[in-house]
Amino acid sequence: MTYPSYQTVLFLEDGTLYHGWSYINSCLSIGEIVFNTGMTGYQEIITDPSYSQQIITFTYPEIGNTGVNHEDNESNQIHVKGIIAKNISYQASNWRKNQSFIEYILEYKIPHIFGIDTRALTKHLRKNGVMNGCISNKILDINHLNHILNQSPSMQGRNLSNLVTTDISYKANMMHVRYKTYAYINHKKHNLHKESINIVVIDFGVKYNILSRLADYGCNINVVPANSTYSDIKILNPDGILLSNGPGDPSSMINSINNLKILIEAVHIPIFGICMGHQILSLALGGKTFKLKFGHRGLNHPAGIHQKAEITSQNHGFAVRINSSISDLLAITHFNLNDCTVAGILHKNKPIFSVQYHPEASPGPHDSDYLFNHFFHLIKLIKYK
Ligand SMILES: NC(=O)CC[C@H](N)C(=O)O
Repeated sequence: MTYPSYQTVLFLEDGTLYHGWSYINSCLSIGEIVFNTGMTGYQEIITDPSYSQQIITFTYPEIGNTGVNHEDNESNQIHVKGIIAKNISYQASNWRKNQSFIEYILEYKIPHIFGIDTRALTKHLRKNGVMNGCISNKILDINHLNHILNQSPSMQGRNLSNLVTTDISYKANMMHVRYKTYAYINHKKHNLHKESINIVVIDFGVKYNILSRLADYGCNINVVPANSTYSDIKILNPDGILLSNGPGDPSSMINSINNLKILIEAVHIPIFGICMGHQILSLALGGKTFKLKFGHRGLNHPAGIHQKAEITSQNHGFAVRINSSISDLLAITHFNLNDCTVAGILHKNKPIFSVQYHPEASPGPHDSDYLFNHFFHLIKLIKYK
């Protein structure tokens, strides 16, 4: 099967221009150009709400070769603003595939450009920092694109969770929780308790696989909007609270941070933060966040402390800076071993902990899955004490 392709440009905010092709015509898409170094996981990446308003450069030279299936989406829609690839495979070869990646791109009209030297582009972003850019074959005039980019907002200061969080609270069910036909994850079903355990997930842009991992522990899961207050959460009678991943700048989420401050004071149950959840938690406890030069996005980031490391899946552009004034309250449990930024924290007096990376993996390694076990262990200790 062959598809017509159209000459397309990738134009960056700093004036850098790349030429490539696209299978869709009349396209103009603007976003923050970031890179992901994973060799796999493109389906999960493009449906992960944390990538909202970003255009993803895949450094692995060919994507699409395992097609797309019905089980690996991380939400019910495409969240990326575009895809940059060296090559997009025509052929999809995998027993789980339902369609080829090109068919999927055409069906959902996902902006993309291929034929790009993605490793050179990645070096450019590493050297100069991530920046806004656009994929276009609708407008090819560079001055015009420059004008459009000058007016596009930067990621810093943007509250994007408000765009992707749930409008109303809901109970996670089969639609959100994936029971995979392919048992490559050797996750056991954990029947921890006779009585059921209630988990409230504060949804800053939650990935389905976080809900799946919680569901494997046999708990009731209530997902609530990002700006839920203490009283919204209290009526759900939680035994534990999970703060989810999500897009945008954590420091812009003033309401969520203030609500969390009140919640932390009021409840004495375990709280577990993942990625954006980790950042919001740190801000609520008095920490600060800052924008990384080019972020951490990939499947093999080492994180650890005291000569113990785990290989982690990561996707974030901001990170936590623990200021000395709160070091009495928080302990650092993990560092990113590539650049020594904070990758995990633990509250010294309360059952509260969080990580900057993705213990739910998907895509990625399962080294960090023990954190879910730890969360439920704390819940059991407190609930049945
Ligand atoms: N995956 C996430 O939760 C990302 C958190 C935040 N948006 C960041 O880029 O740092």
